[in-house]
Amino acid sequence: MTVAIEAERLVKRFGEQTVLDDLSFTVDEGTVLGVLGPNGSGKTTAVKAVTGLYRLDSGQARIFGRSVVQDADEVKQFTGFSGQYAAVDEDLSTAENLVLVGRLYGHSKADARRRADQLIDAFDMGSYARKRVGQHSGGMRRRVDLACALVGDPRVLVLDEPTTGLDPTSRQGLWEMIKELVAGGMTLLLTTQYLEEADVLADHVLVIAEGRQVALGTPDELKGRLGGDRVQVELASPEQDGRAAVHAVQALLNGSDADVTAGDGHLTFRTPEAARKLVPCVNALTEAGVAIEGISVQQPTLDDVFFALTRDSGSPSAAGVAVAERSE
Ligand SMILES: Nc1ncnc2c1ncn2[C@@H]1O[C@H](COP(=O)(O)OP(=O)(O)OP(=O)(O)O)[C@@H](O)[C@H]1O
Repeated sequence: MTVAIEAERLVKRFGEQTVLDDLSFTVDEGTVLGVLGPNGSGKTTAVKAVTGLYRLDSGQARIFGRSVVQDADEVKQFTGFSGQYAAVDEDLSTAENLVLVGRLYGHSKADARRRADQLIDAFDMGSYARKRVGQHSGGMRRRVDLACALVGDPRVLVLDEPTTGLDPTSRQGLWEMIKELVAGGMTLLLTTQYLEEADVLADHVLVIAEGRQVALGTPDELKGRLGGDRVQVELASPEQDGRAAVHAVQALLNGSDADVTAGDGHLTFRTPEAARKLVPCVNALTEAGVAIEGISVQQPTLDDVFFALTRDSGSPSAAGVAVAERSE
């Protein structure tokens, strides 16, 4: 498989602060890498460095084998970038913004107009084509911004928090557009605060903290490392039964190291193949004289993974999850 984006040992400092600390990753052509991390962990800096928008202190980034610094002009021809804040001109209409970007790419007026019309159609923005972007909603502005990033018909798209601030419907709409682009062969690197977004869109997820890699894997691989599904038992009399319930479940799970906790009227624990253990669990609790109100099983989410990995950000090993090597 062809490597589309290659970030090799990126180091970026702002003054005394090291924001990217030997960060490396690759994105294969036609795949999606989602970058997750707490606020200030270096996500935006990483994607800007990879598109050549920031000069690095050391390390290098290449897109389709071309250096984003030495071959910047060439790289711009096949890379689209959409930043966190919609970079469209509010005083221009949707169509005018798109034509302007086309002209910046060196397209003739006629070609720029043709491309603008294509994108307006593809993004279903016909009724907004002649309206000033300043009058658009946040969601529509994001669409225009994404369309602007596609004017040059890029093979690689880099999106920094593409749906931040959008309502769930607009977010879904944008996800559908992004999925279509990826289905068409686009390579995508995106940062996001929404873990569901990474789950829906990304083939691989890179979790960073303090500019360093904490984990890398498919969403399922990362979830799989949490140690199974989360079982929550609602206790009928929590004050009375909490301790007995914890002991009963620990005995059932065959080990005092099982992370069984009781509180707020609930008993929770994580275990592989949880569904199979529900009946034995109810029996063990009943035998221990613990009355229960209900029981539920939740599969791990990327949110769970994120909290586990970044609980002690900057000290990945303390999070108890090994750094994954991506399997090709
Ligand atoms: N131009 C700059 N000058 C100085 N410091 C900067 C600059 N840009 C970013 N930083 C600092 O670098 C760190 C990482 O910032 P960055 O925007 O990359 O993080 P992020 O993970 O994208 O955060 P968020 O999730 O809040 O968008 C932060 O501490 C930030 O203050």
